[in-house]
Amino acid sequence: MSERPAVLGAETVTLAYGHTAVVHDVSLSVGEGGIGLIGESGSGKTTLARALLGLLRPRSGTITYGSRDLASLDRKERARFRSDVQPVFQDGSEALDPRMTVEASISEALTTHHRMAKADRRARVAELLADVGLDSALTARRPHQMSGGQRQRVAIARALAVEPRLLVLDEPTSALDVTVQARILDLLEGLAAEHGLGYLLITHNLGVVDRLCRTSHVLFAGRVVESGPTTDLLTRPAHPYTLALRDAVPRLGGEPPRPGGRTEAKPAESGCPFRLRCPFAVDVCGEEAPQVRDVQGRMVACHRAEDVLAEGEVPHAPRK
Ligand SMILES: Nc1ncnc2c1ncn2[C@@H]1O[C@H](COP(=O)(O)OP(=O)(O)OP(=O)(O)O)[C@@H](O)[C@H]1O
Repeated sequence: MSERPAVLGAETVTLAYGHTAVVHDVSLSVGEGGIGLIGESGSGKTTLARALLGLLRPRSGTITYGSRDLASLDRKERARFRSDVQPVFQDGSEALDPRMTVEASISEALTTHHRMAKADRRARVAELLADVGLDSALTARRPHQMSGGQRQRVAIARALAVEPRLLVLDEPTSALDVTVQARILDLLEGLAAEHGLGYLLITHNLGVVDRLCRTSHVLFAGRVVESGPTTDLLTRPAHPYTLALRDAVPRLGGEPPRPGGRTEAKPAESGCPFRLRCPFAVDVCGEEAPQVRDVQGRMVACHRAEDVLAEGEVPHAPRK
């Protein structure tokens, strides 16, 4: 496996549970800095994250790490991949064994990946806790004896213990209250810069990626409908779903939005999947699935991308 750059990629990946495909033909790559993946609940974000972590095999397409297909790594390379690419999930408790103290939990990561001597481990645990802004007095606590924010900090310290190169952050703050969310995001931003980490930040909140990711992908019903510089997606969306997401940006801590017209409507099975919720939908949207194309610096799958761009701040009530 090559040393640099550490690039994790999905190439035209389709993912399924049984016979049901839930992610379709997705391509993206995560290297230096932050990449955002945005979409509402059920759009396939976690499924894609699991595939990128090597926990779910694509039905078709390839997950790559460096120049290698993840599926072709031998045992040693796989072990290396597992320490290079670390997940941080929504609720820190998922990463932490409820029976283990903070010290034991972080030490375990250190032993598994670095075979560190006991005395060195103690010192390293204290360093890692300081890195994530936690007092070393917490080392004897178990997960249920801490707040959600503290648990998430411990989970981040545990992920950092193995000196990863990339993080997959799946809604890392959505289980936390507002002020704690902001602090954890600041922490992640600082740590990523300090350690030169690349990361994929998965969220339903466009406001969150705006702070941490230069480039973002918008997922709807398992398909990337728009990709480009995050600032462009926010200031001039080219897909009606991005526009609706932008206008529904929840405050930190808010409920995940289901923006875009009749939000109860399921993705359409023919033509454009978003058309039943789309205020821009016209006949062609029911007849042909839009292909991804380059429109003014972003990739977008919408027959009416130029109109969406031109109209800018269009209200998203259906026009018909
Ligand atoms: N283990 C599973 N077996 C079958 N279907 C699943 C499984 N996990 C998820 N799904 C389905 O796959 C689709 C995508 O789910 P996924 O959890 O990836 O979405 P998500 O965007 O991460 O949503 P959320 O933000 O609510 O976590 C959903 O329709 C979901 O019901």
